[in-house]
Amino acid sequence: MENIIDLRQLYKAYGKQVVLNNISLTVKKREIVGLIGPSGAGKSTTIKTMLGMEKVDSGDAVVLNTTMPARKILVKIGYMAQSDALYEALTAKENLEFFGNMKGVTGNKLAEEIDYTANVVELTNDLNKKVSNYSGGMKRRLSLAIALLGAPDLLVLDEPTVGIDPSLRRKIWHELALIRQQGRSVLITTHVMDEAELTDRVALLLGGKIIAFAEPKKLEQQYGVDTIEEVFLKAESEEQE
Ligand SMILES: Nc1ncnc2c1ncn2[C@@H]1O[C@H](COP(=O)(O)OP(=O)(O)OP(=O)(O)O)[C@@H](O)[C@H]1O
Repeated sequence: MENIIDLRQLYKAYGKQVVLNNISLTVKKREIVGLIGPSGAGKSTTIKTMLGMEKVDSGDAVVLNTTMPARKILVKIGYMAQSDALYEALTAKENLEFFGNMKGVTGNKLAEEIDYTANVVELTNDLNKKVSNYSGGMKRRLSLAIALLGAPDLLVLDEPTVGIDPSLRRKIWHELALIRQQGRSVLITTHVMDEAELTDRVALLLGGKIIAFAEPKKLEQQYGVDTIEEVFLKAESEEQE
């Protein structure tokens, strides 16, 4: 099957600290891949390298058949960063219009998409508020709505569900499943281990290394446990032996 993301042996160090230790990872068409690991494991750095925002010392990141960095590919990716890049002085709706236009979505199509994505993240009734009056969680939700605009073939979401209530988190995962059904792909990072169970394949990242990468159920079988959290703990202790 076609690789939408193909990371090959990414290696990066800051001084003596190796942050990416030969990371290889693929995301195929119609697939949700999770990247999980503790704080500082290298999740954001992997994503930023993949998007051409950070340089690696060696290795290649190929996204949508193009070696990164490549600016022209970025418009085809729905990226949600860990920190929100929003215009605080504008309303949520104005933010959505601005970023929608940047992705080439205009007119009625844009209005429709704003309705749809605002509904997914439950911001329909707050669209006309200024972002400076939004809570942290609302900003996360708005950032996610922006990433969804333009129905990109690839979504790259860095901790999209932080600060989001369980019921809305479910709704968001439901939306991701729909996106997969449409033949699109998602790479998502999370701290939340039970979200990992909802992915097609999950990569466990520890200290800049992928210590396991497979279907969640397969990993659980392989390690003889019932949850990804337990897989992680076992893989982590094996790694330290
Ligand atoms: N510009 C930088 N200079 C030096 N070290 C850095 C820099 N950026 C990241 N690091 C280090 O690289 C490591 C990986 O960071 P990264 O942000 O990728 O982790 P993460 O898995 O995304 O963590 P979190 O879940 O907390 O966001 C950390 O130890 C961090 O301190």
